Amino acid sequence: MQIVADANMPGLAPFEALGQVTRVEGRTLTREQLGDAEVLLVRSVTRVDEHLLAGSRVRFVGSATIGTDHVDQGYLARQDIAFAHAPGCNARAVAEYVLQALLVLCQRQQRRAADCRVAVVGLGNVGRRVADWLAALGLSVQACDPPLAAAGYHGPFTLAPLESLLEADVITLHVPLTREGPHATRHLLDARRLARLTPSQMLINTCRGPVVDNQALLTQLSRGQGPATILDVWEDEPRVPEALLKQVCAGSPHVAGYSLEGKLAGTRMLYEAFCQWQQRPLEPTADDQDKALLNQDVTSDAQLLALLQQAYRLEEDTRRLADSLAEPDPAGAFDRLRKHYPVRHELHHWRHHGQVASGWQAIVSRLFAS
Ligand SMILES: NC(=O)c1ccc[n+]([C@@H]2O[C@H](COP(=O)([O-])OP(=O)(O)OC[C@H]3O[C@@H](n4cnc5c(N)ncnc54)[C@H](O)[C@@H]3O)[C@@H](O)[C@H]2O)c1
Ligand SMILES: O=C(O)[C@H](O)[C@H](O)COP(=O)(O)O
Repeated sequence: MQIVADANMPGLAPFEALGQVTRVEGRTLTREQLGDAEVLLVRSVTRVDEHLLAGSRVRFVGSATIGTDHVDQGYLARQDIAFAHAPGCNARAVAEYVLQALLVLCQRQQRRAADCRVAVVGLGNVGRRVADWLAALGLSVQACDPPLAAAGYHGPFTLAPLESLLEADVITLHVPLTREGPHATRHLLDARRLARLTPSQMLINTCRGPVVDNQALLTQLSRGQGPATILDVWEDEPRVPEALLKQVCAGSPHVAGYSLEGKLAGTRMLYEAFCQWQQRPLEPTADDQDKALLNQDVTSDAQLLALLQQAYRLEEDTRRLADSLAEPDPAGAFDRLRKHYPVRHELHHWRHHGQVASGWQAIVSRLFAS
């Protein structure tokens, strides 16, 4: 069996046992490169549609990502091509990123995180975890998720319309990118809604760039009127506007979910879906190894931030992204940053050691839970 896979995808060994795996650059993948492949494994940078697949022999497409906006699922269904993705695979990595982003913003504004009201927009795999963690840290959490509300939500968070949440101290976005339908999310934060936000508020976007009107955000921030902002995703990736990067408190090259655990889980979920589709038995995963200790007392927000930064430093991604904009081909540099991303572990890779004060026990136990 011929399998074509994105080069930026670890954990392909089980697929290598099934057939010949050819690694390709996902963003520039062409129909010709597919050759006679029957299985295509992608990440979010590959547009999977009729243009790529027409006339190919591909029967199974897997995307090792949470988001699916790069895949024309209607076309796949019409062609009877099986599709799988990886819901929730890197939700924990994104939640760790959001927690760090929030603590960085609070530090700048000299506020206690627990005094903030947060609006979680999109209460799916990522948003639920973010909401749960921030509530554990003592923040007052409200959420906005009209599709969930329509389906009948009975969870622990109060759901409210977005308009009524725009006064929250922190707004964190966790919706899929959708361009049509009653709950379309493209420019969910448009110029009108952004104009209601003030510098005392904080905005974190880790979902998809076009969910925020980047030009309107830049206009707001350039006038000194916008919220303190951290962006992991950009409207026109792999291009990042230098002017916008200069205005935000931190910015990264779409790597909020880039933990090793998250990436491996994504590939594993595709392998499991493929085996189910082929009605094959699964190869078991490797056993867990002993966990090393991570030493850090947590008796303040600053120490919680220090704990998170032992695993990952957002400021380093911001610096690397800023440096990449000075390169002759910044868009290529954006992709290279992602392809050669340093190994980053989620906190539960370690065991925690240190004193934890009562206000931080609930969040620390969640961060290290298996
Ligand atoms: N930056 C990264 O590395 C990274 C990593 C993982 C996921 N993501 C992005 O984050 C998105 C969310 O991830 P998830 O795992 O929580 O997805 P999910 O599908 O589990 O949940 C998305 C939630 O958003 C809700 N929603 C849809 N339209 C909405 C609207 N107009 N307003 C409010 N809520 C709405 C849905 O009902 C759903 O509950 C993904 O679609 C992906 O694009 C980015
Ligand atoms: O939707 C997701 O899971 C993430 O946005 C995605 O994983 C980002 O990484 P990429 O697929 O572009 O490598």
